[in-house]
Amino acid sequence: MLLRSFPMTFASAGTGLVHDHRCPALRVRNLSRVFGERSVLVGVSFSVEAGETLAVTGPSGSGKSVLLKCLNRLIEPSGGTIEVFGTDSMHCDPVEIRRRVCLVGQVPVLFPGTVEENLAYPFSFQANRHCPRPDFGGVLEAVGLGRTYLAKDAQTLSGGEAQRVCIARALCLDPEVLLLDEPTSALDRASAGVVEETIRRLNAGGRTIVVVTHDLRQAETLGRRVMRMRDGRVEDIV
Ligand SMILES: Nc1ncnc2c1ncn2[C@@H]1O[C@H](COP(=O)(O)OP(=O)(O)OP(=O)(O)O)[C@@H](O)[C@H]1O
Repeated sequence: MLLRSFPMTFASAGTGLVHDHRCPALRVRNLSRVFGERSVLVGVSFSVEAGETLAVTGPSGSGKSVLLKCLNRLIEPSGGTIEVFGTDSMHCDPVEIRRRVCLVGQVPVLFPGTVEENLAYPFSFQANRHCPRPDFGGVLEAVGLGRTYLAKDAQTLSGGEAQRVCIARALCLDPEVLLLDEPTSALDRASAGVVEETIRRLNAGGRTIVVVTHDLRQAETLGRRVMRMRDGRVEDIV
């Protein structure tokens, strides 16, 4: 199983991102995002401890996906701060933040080719060329798929298998935080159960996870804490 390691501190060469294990994995303070006249996130504050799974739930349009995208800077916040293991993410290269805080979307997107080629894809980017390539078979095992999947045609996988390969592809960059946006919403019940089990395994292995879900049962079973959002604000965290 792929385990996260927690060194005291390390700095990624030239990126400004320092990892201080004494700090929460994520510390979000007073985050806001405005689109035009519309405030979509308002004063959002919360922390996620290293190794924790935080589930985020709330009605459609309450800002869950925008929040995840702000966390890895696919969307730039309008205000507030986001710290990743003690470093202000605004002071870092967004590309590096996206590698450290990796987002997996709700619809599995795999490219034509084998599973192994899909896992290798992130390393084709200039920004990731310096990153060590993991044992891809080992990463597949971490998401409950065997090494035999490496040679499979990615287009022939079931929805649940495809979503687990997408999670594996994110894990290949060994992110400090894994963001999952409704990872089972496009899946049938059986496949959803397998993906849920994968998320539990990753969390048991020490991975820090933020998972957005509409499903309150799923939120309560996956998250040590559940954060409920409404109208762009944090309603409560229990
Ligand atoms: N790029 C954008 N430009 C303008 N408005 C946006 C943009 N992205 C999201 N929004 C708006 O922000 C609000 C929150 O969207 P978001 O996708 O975060 O909701 P959500 O809680 O994830 O909803 P759902 O559960 O339906 O996925 C919505 O009203 C949406 O229309």
